[in-house]
Amino acid sequence: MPYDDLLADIAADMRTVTDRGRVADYIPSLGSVDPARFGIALCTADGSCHVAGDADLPFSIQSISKVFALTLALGKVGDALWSRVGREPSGSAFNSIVQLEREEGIPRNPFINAGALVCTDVHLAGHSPREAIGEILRFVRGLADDNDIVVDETVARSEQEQGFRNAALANYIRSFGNLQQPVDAVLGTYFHQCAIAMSCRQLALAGRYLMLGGRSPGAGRIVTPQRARRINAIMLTCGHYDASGDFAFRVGLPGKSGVGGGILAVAPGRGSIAVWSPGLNAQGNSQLGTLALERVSAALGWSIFDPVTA
Ligand SMILES: NC(=O)CC[C@H](N)C(=O)O
Repeated sequence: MPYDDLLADIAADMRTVTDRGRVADYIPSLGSVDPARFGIALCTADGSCHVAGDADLPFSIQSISKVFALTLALGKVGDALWSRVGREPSGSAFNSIVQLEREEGIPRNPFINAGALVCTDVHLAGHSPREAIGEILRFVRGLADDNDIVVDETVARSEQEQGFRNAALANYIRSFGNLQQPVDAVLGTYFHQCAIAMSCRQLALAGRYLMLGGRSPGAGRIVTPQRARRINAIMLTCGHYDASGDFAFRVGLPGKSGVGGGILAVAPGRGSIAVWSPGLNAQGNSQLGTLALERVSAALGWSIFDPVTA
């Protein structure tokens, strides 16, 4: 089936689903997003891009930014990053603190909040928060070939006002010596990266380097093939927190979710797919987004656990 028809079919079906999950409401600007929204975009390896539904409406990418922050942190310190953050699934909620005490301030992986704060700390070294935020914004703009991507300052401010749990995580990690920059600077940068607003189209374009062995069609070589493979591996095992196993079971693709309701999924060598539907399941991942990706990967035979076809 042609991609456009497949996406249009899925978007039409998603419109009729009544159990859409719960929109994140820990800050008003997320809580007020219409749960009826649904968008999907798919960029293929041969350079075409297909969309359906609200694919051009920007939303808060939230934890999907952790993929870009990890890429930048690895670019800065390389594999030395792995002495400060692990690469095992946590089996815990995205904002959990429990493992940090037993594991002496080394977060389980870069895709839970604790691990992302360490990546932000690495990325921040030698920069002011403003410069670091500018760098991540330039990075995603280059990947998506789109200079209109911005930080939603209202979301960033509310994250800061309500960021007690993240402040606790950052201070706790700092107490083990695993943050080197001032805690407030790390938090400010982290809140701004979470508050980047992107559409499904922009996100699918930005994710192309992960399906193309580290090379972005617009921005050139971003990471080596080995690093792209490893980032994909961590997305598969850790990208959906304590639902990462379920996502691998149902969708079978590396993916990273955010509480804004977005998911970026990567079919290596085949496609970069972004979906958005603001209602979340119990683990804080987009309910319809997961369902839609399940449909895409089944229809196209793109699960990485499918037999390789020509
Ligand atoms: N899962 C998420 O998207 C979490 C991001 C959110 N800004 C937080 O730090 O709590």
